[in-house]
Amino acid sequence: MDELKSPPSRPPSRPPSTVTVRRNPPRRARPTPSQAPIPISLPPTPSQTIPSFPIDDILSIEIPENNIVKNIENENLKVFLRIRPRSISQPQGKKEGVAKNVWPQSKQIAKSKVKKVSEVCLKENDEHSVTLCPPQSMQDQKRSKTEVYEGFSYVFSADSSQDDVFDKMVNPIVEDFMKGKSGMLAALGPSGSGKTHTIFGTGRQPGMIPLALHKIFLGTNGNGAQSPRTLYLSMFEICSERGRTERMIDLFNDGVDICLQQSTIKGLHESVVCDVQQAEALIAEGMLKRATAMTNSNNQSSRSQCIINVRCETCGDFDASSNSALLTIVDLAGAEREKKTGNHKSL
Ligand SMILES: Nc1ncnc2c1ncn2[C@@H]1O[C@H](COP(=O)(O)OP(=O)(O)OP(=O)(O)O)[C@@H](O)[C@H]1O
Repeated sequence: MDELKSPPSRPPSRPPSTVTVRRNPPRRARPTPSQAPIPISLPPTPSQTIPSFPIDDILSIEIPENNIVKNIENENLKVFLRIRPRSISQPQGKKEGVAKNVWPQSKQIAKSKVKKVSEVCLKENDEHSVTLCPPQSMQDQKRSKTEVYEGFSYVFSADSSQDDVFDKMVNPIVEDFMKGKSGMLAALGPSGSGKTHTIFGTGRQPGMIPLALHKIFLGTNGNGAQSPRTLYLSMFEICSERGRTERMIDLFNDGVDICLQQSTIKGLHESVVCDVQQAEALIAEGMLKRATAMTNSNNQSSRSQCIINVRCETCGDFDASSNSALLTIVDLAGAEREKKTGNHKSL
């Protein structure tokens, strides 16, 4: 350490022997990229030129794009964005579904509702970022500004199919689950943004749950080399109603109340499932109980999270730490849950 101490006679303008590039995080010192050795021992005489700070060298360091992509692949928590199509084709005889507006409404905006303009406000920049532009009617308002959101693990465009979303987002989780690694998928977003559509889907466009179940059962039965596995299914709902305490309801056990004790759900019923059809039938039944629970609560200002767990138990080929893995899928739905029962035609 003594060697690094500056002698008292050293002029204050002397360049440092290392350059610290501050990033947040990580923070670490990098050696200066300059090839020319920086004199350390001799103080500069008036005839010597003091080497300039190598700011251009530092700024010209290119971080290979592969590194960025690699980091995204290795992230434990991934955030995907799916853009909902603007116009949604409905079965014959039905009007196009109008999603509830979640933005705060001033009188001026409310007026603009009279003349409906179909405008795209969310634009995809690339696979990892989007630009959100305020609609024209809001553009002269002070607080409206165009913003870029970046850093998504992947952005699914409005024309992406359920299969595209499954392949990129859910398939890796299911594959890990089949190897014994637990995983979770949670759908978040404003009301009407397509969470339930993505998670459950329709008869023609099955969602992440039916697609995951197919993959899991194909993996379980299709490969004779695997050791025997038992799959368990459970399903519950967390209801939050304004002015009331949160309730947890077991959707496989006649909607009885369950509770959380030290991060374990007490009393949750698990059913052994042997094939996709059985699993889908159980979930469809659970969805009906969810709808009934909602109607009984008779409170339109409530929210509900539906949680589906698939647990896989094996006799040996998972890693040594555990012989059980859990796949959790969460759909955080809005108030009008009873209207949703028609959505789950695939189940
Ligand atoms: N990618 C999509 N392709 C086709 N239809 C879609 C898509 N996303 C959403 N929809 C349709 O948009 C409507 C609203 O979607 P959905 O019910 O899934 O929203 P949500 O986010 O679950 O809403 P809430 O929070 O109120 O439960 C539905 O009619 C659904 O079928």
